[in-house]
Amino acid sequence: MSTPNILDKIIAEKRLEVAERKELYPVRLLEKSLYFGSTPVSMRKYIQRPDLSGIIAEFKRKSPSKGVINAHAPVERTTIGYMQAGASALSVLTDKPFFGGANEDLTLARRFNFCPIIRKDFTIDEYQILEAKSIGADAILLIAAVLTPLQSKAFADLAHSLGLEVLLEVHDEAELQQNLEVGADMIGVNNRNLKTFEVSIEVSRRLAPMIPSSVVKVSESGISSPETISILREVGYEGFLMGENFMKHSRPEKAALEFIEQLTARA
Ligand SMILES: O=C(O)c1ccccc1NCC(=O)[C@H](O)[C@H](O)COP(=O)(O)O
Repeated sequence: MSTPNILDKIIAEKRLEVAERKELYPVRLLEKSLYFGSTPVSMRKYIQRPDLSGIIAEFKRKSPSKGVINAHAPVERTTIGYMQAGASALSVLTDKPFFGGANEDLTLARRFNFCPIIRKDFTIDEYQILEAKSIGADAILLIAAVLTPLQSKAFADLAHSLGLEVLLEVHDEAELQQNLEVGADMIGVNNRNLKTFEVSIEVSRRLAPMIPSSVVKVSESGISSPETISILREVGYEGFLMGENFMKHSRPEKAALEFIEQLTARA
């Protein structure tokens, strides 16, 4: 038997968490949430807006690869600052054990921001999609490495029926090819190898030509310079998911502003 990798560990924990949450907050309660009936904002459209940067700025306190990144940045100031800096969308980690997040972080971000927000979590159950809607998300993440293509398709259909968009994350050619029929609004290529935590932008470059032009391309993880974004744009990426590069600063929103100003100056 092979040693469990970090995704196996996260998913094992997630199964317990989802079972617990279903007991605590059954679907009939989720459906009563203020946000359940609201119309989501299209992340896909915001990423393509020419007046914005394409950056999906992430709020994450810690991660399996880096440990604690920023335990003190407040959600409100950080996310408002990200949006004011010109981020196209926000990504909020809601997983607690591995990323230090919470559903309440997303709801707080929702209260103060009108731009699209993706709920960054490990979706393994339809319940979590209803939950994402109930906490104010506009989009969800589906990770090809932890779902079968059939599951991804069923989850994407459910998300769409609620008006949510789907970012489907892949790590290699096989995951991409197997999931082309899922109907994702955006495909995210994760530059981080989740077994070794090594990050290489080459993964995004390699997979770019295989992503259909009808799908918005997003490059995820390990992006830390405007030069890298220029390289990724040349091969067709429009969205750039960035977390640690901002969150490692005591004022992540200031780091985002500086970064986006440099990026704009290059264009
Ligand atoms: O970030 C990790 O260590 C990690 C480990 C295992 C599963 C997922 C992980 N990260 C989630 C993400 O997708 C990143 O937070 C996101 O792409 C931003 O990456 P970065 O800019 O490198 O913080």
